[in-house]
Amino acid sequence: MQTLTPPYPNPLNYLTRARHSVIRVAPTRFTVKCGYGFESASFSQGLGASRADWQSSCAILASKVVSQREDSPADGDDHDNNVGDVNGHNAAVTNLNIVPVKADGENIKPIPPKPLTISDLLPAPMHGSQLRVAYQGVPGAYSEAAAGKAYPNGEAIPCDQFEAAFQAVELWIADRAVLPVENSLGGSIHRNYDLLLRHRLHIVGEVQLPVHHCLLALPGVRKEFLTRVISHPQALAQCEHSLTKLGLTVTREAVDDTAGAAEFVAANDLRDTAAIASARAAELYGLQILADGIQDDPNNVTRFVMLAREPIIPRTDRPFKTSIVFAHDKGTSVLFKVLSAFAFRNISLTKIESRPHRSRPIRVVDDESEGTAKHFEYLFYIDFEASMAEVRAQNALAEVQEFTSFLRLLGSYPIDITPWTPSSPRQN
Ligand SMILES: O=C(O)C(=O)C[C@]1(C(=O)O)C=C[C@@H](O)C=C1
Repeated sequence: MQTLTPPYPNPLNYLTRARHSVIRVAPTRFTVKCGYGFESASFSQGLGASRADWQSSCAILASKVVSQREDSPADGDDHDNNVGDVNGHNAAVTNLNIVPVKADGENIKPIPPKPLTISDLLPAPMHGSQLRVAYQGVPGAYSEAAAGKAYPNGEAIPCDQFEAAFQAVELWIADRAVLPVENSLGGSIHRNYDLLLRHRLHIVGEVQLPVHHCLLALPGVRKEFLTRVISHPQALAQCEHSLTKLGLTVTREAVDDTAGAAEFVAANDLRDTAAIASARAAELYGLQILADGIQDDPNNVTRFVMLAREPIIPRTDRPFKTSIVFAHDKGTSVLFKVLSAFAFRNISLTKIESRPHRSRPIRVVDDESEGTAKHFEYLFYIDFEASMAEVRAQNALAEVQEFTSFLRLLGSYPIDITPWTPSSPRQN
């Protein structure tokens, strides 16, 4: 497994990652190519001994990887021109008439493209029968549990950041990624919305995971000893009121993931610090549960999306959801018109999220009598309850396209309808 080693500003990153085989994100955003279809990674810092691992990973992957573009349509680029390589063929750039010429004018023998084989055309490889599923965090994280729910027979692959999980799939180190997008108490995980746009993966499913938080400390530590509680920012937000109700006068500190927080407390023998994490994390890192079920609401659910390199074929024999992102075009009442396209067809929206349009964040509107107004520009993410196999969904999107300067289908996938029971709070 490759290991990239950026310098970690937070010591927790370094400490926790040392113990696990965790995929790390490259320190700068990069395009990787080794051999055909692959550029060399741009490493600006902190590479050290892991460079050799990384290069050999590249070499192994070189014959398989579909090259990844760094920019997104939101960054002003048209990704539809980004045609990947298959067995050395690149539909966008291959010109069979060109005979390569050396600098001194002498012809070099052209390398004929290899014929496609059946295996080049198969969907994502199955390594044995196990799908490799990337998630953010370390063992014991809720994301690991979500990966297990989504792919019960999969092999969970920990990644230190969300971006590393995206890259792991793009570079064929993993076959799927399972990443959180929203929580019923904490709200949206904006980072993953932004990354969905910057990367070219497809949403192929969703899982909803009841999140049951515990307050964890070293054995023998009592609540009165605590001066600090550490956890993932979402977990801290989901337990805000409970922490106050427990009568704790503690500072809250955000770290990369809940299980990493538990591991940090254990690894550093911290007797004044508790972690908010799962009961499984307590077990894995040898901590005691000081309080159980400390989420502010028993119906605390996080929704995760399953990502793959290829989309799935939408169906109509079970409930489907479709996710899109768009930027509106010039004109008035554009958002209203877009939403009407769904309302007229009786299609329910389950989620709407807006994010800054980073390549065009401001629109300046000059009005002679009233002066110059600066309007913020947004990218809108919408989830709606219909499958792209349905004509009404296809028509709705055709209409939406008329009012938008950019529209991307992120995925059409089965809705998670598995039953679940809310957990009830209990304290030790
Ligand atoms: O830190 C973890 O355990 C995670 O899996 C991350 C995460 C999140 O990003 O929202 C997942 C579920 C919970 O909502 C809290 C944290």
